[in-house]
Amino acid sequence: MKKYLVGGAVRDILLKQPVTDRDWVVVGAKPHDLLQEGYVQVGKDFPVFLHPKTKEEYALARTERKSGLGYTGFICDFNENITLQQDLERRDLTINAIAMDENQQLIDPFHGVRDINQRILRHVSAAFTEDPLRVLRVARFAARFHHLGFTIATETLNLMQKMVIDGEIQTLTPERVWKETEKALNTKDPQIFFSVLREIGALAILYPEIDILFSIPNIHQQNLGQFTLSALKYVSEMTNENEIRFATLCCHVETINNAVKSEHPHLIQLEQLCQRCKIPNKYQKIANLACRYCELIHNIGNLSATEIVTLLNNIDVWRNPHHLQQLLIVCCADAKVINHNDRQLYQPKIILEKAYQIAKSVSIKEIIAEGFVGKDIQIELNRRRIKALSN
Ligand SMILES: Nc1ccn([C@@H]2O[C@H](COP(=O)(O)OP(=O)(O)OP(=O)(O)O)[C@@H](O)[C@H]2O)c(=O)n1
Repeated sequence: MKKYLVGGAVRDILLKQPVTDRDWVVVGAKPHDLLQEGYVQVGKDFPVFLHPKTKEEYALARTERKSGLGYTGFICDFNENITLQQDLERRDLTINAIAMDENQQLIDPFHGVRDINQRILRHVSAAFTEDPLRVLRVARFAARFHHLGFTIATETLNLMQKMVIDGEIQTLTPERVWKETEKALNTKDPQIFFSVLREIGALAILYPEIDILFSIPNIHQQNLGQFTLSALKYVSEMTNENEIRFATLCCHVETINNAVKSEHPHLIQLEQLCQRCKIPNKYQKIANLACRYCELIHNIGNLSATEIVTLLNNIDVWRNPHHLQQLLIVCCADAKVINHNDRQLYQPKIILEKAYQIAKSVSIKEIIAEGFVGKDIQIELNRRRIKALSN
């Protein structure tokens, strides 16, 4: 039996990036051999074992063959004659298909080291198409390693495009799509993930509400889609919080409904996107606020004291002060695109933060002490906040 370090760990060592988890492949062994060494079996579809001490994952070398459309139908073979090369061949990208033995020697039959040096994301073999999730994985790696200079090989991009045309992408569950999206949002350049998806036609299928933005003209950039991706780039330089990044991505999805917008627009596009993709609530909250109030905040200078208090109430800043900060980061990123990233301060942030402090200083205790009860407390609180802001 031989054990090799494989996948992301080897890639990240070669890229001098932090290694998060270490996956191992075991060649020339049966499940029984690992159980005897004290490993604990965890995999259901194929045998994966946890090391008794490190708890790192050890998988028997295997081949996979697809047996139907989509991700589900896979036939795995993990008999002890499967070679390391066969195991590496079933993997997605050459940079993820390098193995390292116990003497730190690299086994690299698909030239992953060359592709690491040339900064290329290239698929290993035609078997790439057997797993549609790989389309999203490659887009995510393009985002994650963009700052290192990585691009996707033309032949891989063509294959990804073909998988989209063949309808493979529709077979992915919303949960898997969102998991990859969430990871992509967390990279240094999440805008690259979405621009790759757009380039291969996958954005129109997975996130049509975002895709349509590319056909809406915009005065600040050629279209609203490009505007949104620029804002996403800026916001990622400003915060690591995924919720804020997602809100920036969604900030303009309601633009198409602008004509019918009232003070409380029904966020049709956003709701549709969030429901279909099963987006967690914590993401929806700030995205909702961004869709509703970003434009209003840009124009805060023209609002009356009453309108500002209503805005603060609608943001629910009294119970969730961090919502205001999160929303202001989205607005700042948006304004950066409008101002072509020049370094001027975003005035609405200063105005709104000051207004919040003034309104907050109105004492609710005093109102209660003066005998106001029930609904009248809120009415009086609003009146005093408006008065304080009018001064
Ligand atoms: N759809 C997939 C998922 C995984 N892999 C292979 O399994 C390895 C481990 O997968 P995973 O842990 O999901 O990703 P990593 O490449 O380790 O990257 P990360 O740092 O994001 O965990 C990958 O390197 C790749 O060789 C694959 O070929 N196809």
